[in-house]
Amino acid sequence: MTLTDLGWNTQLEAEFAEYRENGWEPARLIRDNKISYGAFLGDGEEVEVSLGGSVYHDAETDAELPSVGDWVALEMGAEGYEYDAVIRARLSRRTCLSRKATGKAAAEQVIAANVDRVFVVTDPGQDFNERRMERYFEVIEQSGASPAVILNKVDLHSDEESRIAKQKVEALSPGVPVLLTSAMNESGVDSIRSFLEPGLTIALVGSSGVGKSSIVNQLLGEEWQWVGEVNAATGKGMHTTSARELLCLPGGGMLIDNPGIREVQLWRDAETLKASFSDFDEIAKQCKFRDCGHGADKGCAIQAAIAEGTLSRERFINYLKLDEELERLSHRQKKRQITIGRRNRREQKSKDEKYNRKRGY
Ligand SMILES: Nc1nc2c(ncn2[C@@H]2O[C@H](COP(=O)(O)OP(=O)(O)OP(=O)(O)O)[C@@H](O)[C@H]2O)c(=O)[nH]1
Ligand SMILES: [Zn+2]
Repeated sequence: MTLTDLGWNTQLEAEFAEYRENGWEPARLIRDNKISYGAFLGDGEEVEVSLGGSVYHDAETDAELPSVGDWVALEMGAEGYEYDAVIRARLSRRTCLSRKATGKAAAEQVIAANVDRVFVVTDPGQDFNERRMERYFEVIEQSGASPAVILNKVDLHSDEESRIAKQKVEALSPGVPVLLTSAMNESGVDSIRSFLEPGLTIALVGSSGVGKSSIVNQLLGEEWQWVGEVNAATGKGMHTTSARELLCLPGGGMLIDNPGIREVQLWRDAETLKASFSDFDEIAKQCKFRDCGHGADKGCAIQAAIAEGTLSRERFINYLKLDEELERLSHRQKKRQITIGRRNRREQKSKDEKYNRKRGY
C-alpha cells in the first residue's frame, strides 16, 4: 500500500510541503477512539496517535478537529506522549460529510472526511421513497461528494418494478448513476466495483435492512484482511478500543463505515419531521400565552385556526404526536447503536483471533 492508494495527491503534497520541513509524516485517520486515533502511514503501517495540544486548542469548533478520513501531519515518537505519534496538523478536506441540524445554531458534527462517492442504498419496493432520496442527495451535495444509487434486492422485484424505480431516481437527479444489485445472489456488485479505484473513498448510506452490510461483505470478499495487521505483531495498535472505520477494499479503493454514516437517515428524518410542522410554530407565535398548551387555553391561535378551518384537526393531532415520533426515532437510533456495537466487537474479536493464530497462540 502507498500513500496514493490511500488517496494522497499532488494537491495534498503541496499543502504538506511546510510540514515535511519539520520532519512530520502524512497519515490518514482510520479510527476515532475519542482519546486517540488510528492512522495509516503510507506503507500501510497502522499506528495509534494522539491529538497534539495546539491542534486541539486552535480548533474553534469540534468540526475542525480531525475526523475519520482526514489527512494529518504526524510527529513520530514525540516525547511525552504515550502513543506512536502526535497529530500536529490537519490538512484541508476535499469533502466533508457532516451533521448539522437545520434552523439551530447547533454545532456541526463531522461524520467522515474525504469521502469521494456516497452510494444511497434502497430497494425498488418498500424502502423506496422519493422524498427521502431527495434528502440524501441534499446531504451528499453539501458534503461535496458525488452521489450514486444502489437499488438492491432486485431478486425480490420484477424487472418492471426495478426499471420504474430507476427512472424515478433519474428523474429526481438526472445523470446520477443507478445500479441494480442483488447482494443475496451476488449479482450487480461488480457494477459497484467499477466505481472503485485506488485512492478513492466510498461510503454507503440507507435505511436499516436494505442490505448495506451484505454489499460491504461482498466488496470486502473472502480474502479480506486487516491491513496493518503486521504492525500488530509488534504489540502496537493492540490497545485499540473501537473497530476500524476506514477499510481498504481488495482491488483498490476504500470504504468508510461508522455509526454516524449509518444514522444519516435517522437524523434527516427527525429534522424533516420538525420542518414539516414549521407552520405550526408560526401560528403558535400568535397564541396569547407563551406557554400555551394549544388546548382549552384562552387566546390559543392554533385552536382558532382549527375553528376557522385554516388548519386541519388531523394535522394538529399529528403535531401533538411529534414528540412521540421523535422519541421513537431516537429509540431506533439507540437500537442501531447497540447493533453496531455488537458488530464492532465481533470484528475486533475476529481480528484478535487472526492475530493470535498468526502468533501461534
Ligand atoms: N432477497 C434479498 N435479501 C437481501 C439482499 N441483500 C440483503 N438481503 C437481506 O436483507 C437483510 C438485511 O441485510 P443487511 O445487509 O444486514 O442490511 P443493512 O442495510 O446492513 O442493515 P443495517 O445493518 O441495519 O443498517 C439480511 O437478512 C440480508 O440477508 C438481496 O439482494 N436480496
Ligand atoms: Zn395555543
